[in-house]
Amino acid sequence: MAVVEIVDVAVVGAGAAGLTAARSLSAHGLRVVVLEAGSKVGGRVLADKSLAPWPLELGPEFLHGEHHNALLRLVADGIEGKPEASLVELEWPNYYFFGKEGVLMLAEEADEQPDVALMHESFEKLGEISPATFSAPEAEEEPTLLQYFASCGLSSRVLDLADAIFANDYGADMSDVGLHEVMHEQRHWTYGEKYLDAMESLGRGLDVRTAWRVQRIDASPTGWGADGAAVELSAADGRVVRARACVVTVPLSVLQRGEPEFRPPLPPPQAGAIRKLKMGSALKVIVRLRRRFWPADFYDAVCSDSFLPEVWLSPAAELMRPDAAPPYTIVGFVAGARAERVGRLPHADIARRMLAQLDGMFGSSDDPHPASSSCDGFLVKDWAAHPHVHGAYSHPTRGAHGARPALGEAAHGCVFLAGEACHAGVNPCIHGAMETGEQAAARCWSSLQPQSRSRL
Ligand SMILES: Cc1cc2nc3c(=O)[nH]c(=O)nc-3n(C[C@H](O)[C@H](O)[C@H](O)COP(=O)(O)OP(=O)(O)OC[C@H]3O[C@@H](n4cnc5c(N)ncnc54)[C@H](O)[C@@H]3O)c2cc1C
Repeated sequence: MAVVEIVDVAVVGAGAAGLTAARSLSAHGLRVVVLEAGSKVGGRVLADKSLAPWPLELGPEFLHGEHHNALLRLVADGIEGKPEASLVELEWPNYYFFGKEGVLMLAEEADEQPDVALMHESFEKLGEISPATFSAPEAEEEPTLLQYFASCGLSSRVLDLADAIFANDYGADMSDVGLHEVMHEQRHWTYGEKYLDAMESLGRGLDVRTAWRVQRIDASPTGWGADGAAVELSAADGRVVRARACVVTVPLSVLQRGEPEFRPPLPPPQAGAIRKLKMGSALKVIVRLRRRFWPADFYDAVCSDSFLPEVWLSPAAELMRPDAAPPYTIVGFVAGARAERVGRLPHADIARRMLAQLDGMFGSSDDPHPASSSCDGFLVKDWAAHPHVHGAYSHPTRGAHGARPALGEAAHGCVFLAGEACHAGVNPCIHGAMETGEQAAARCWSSLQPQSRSRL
């Protein structure tokens, strides 16, 4: 016989969205439990502590967006044990590497070249163009970012650079990025870059159960017994939690795999949004180096026609200091379909090819293989292989405009979905995920008020 635990609200997933929702609901005095399939809080915020003397971020590293940023507020309030030095603001991109030409160039110099300038102007214009300029968002003919750039007359030389800068950051290829969601986002977000990890602070004091993978959620119109519970969450091993409502924050790719199973199934708007929206993959490779061989002002390069579209020093601020002692760590990042192809290679080959790329970028006739000759360790994090995430983040999707708010609607009056893919502003960021957690918590709280549910 299964042991049944009864709470006010069960939150599924202990990432940014789930922890935010749980904090907010706990602040109302509700009994909240967070059920997390993995072994720790943070979800996609994940650090490795084995390769270097400092933690290396395997997921997010940058804080995007300075306005109304819940994460920035959390950081400003102070995170225990987090050195202030890691909160630095850096212009991005810093360098470009034109792979075909074998040229490494400061971004501010390259940006003055007419074709690179046209690329930036065309992207910036996207925030000003009326969506009506293009075909209906629902239509299969919705233009992709690649088609838009080609229509702006971008040279083939900068098309791959645009792919490395914009699409790789979105977590997809340009041919897979829908224009309407990009335009929508351009009108809603501004960007800044800062480094952080605040999830442990967010989870402090909450009742989080790790290794608790929710397999099924039953929503009952009449409730179970006298305890007022309207949802029942079950694990494969027979554990059961009943709650008056639940907030589900598992990644889009997990929902797409049918996990958890919803009984009755989610209503058509949500089921449709889950089908429509896309989540791409991403892969990071981090190499540990015994010496410096890059210019003193280098911290990042966007690389066209190269194995990895972007490489950066991490943690940049610390490693850029003239007195920084070895080791040094450089991250390579690839997303979208390219990440899937890279992910099929043996990890040692991935590291070898990244080192060859760094040799091409920074080598000289005196020192042709600076990276290959000074590497003494590496790691690869392939997000497609993460057992509870199965991908990186959702990306602006062709024909999916409007699907995100639909995904965040309430289902059956007691199931509330949140998580980065629900954010109408599109950006798949930590603070976007936090905002969806806040919204879901507000809806959940209001549904629990006596006037909303007379039977409770
Ligand atoms: C490589 C990479 C780089 C990124 N870079 C940035 C960046 O620089 N800046 C930025 O702001 N964002 C970045 N992001 C995106 C950011 O990490 C996400 O938008 C955000 O962390 C998502 O939070 P979430 O709460 O929606 O989902 P998650 O963090 O994925 O949380 C969902 C949780 O649900 C759990 N779960 C899954 N299935 C179940 C189940 N059946 N039962 C119980 N629990 C379950 C998962 O284990 C997970 O902990 C990056 C992401 C990746 C992968």
